[in-house]
Amino acid sequence: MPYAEPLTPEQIDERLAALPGWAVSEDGRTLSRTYRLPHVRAAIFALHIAGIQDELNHHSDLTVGYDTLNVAVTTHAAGSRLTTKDFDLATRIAAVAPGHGVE
Ligand SMILES: C[C@H](O)[C@H](O)[C@H]1CNC2=NC(N)=NC(=O)C2=N1
Repeated sequence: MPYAEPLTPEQIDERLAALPGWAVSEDGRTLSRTYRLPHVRAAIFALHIAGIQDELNHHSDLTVGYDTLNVAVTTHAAGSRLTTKDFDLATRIAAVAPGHGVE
């Protein structure tokens, strides 16, 4: 069983529709979202996400800005394509975002 199979464009569209605010890059390889929140809250949110990522063993690039947190994820083991693991991680992040005061 491979780590995860790349999703088709139709599958990507279907999963993205369930993730308001998230976007897929032009090349179809990266799923991302930028949250706007005060600096320290952004860093706290990043720490929470890091724990989820270790639990799922699937890791995004987290960028803490002055008043933003950017989450960008792809599945490296699938040739940096999008797989269900990317969308499963985004779904978990979206579920805990309200607790950090962001949608
Ligand atoms: C060995 C370990 O399971 C792999 O390196 C995991 C870790 N986290 C990962 N994260 C992401 N985004 N893609 C991967 O292919 C991946 N692989």
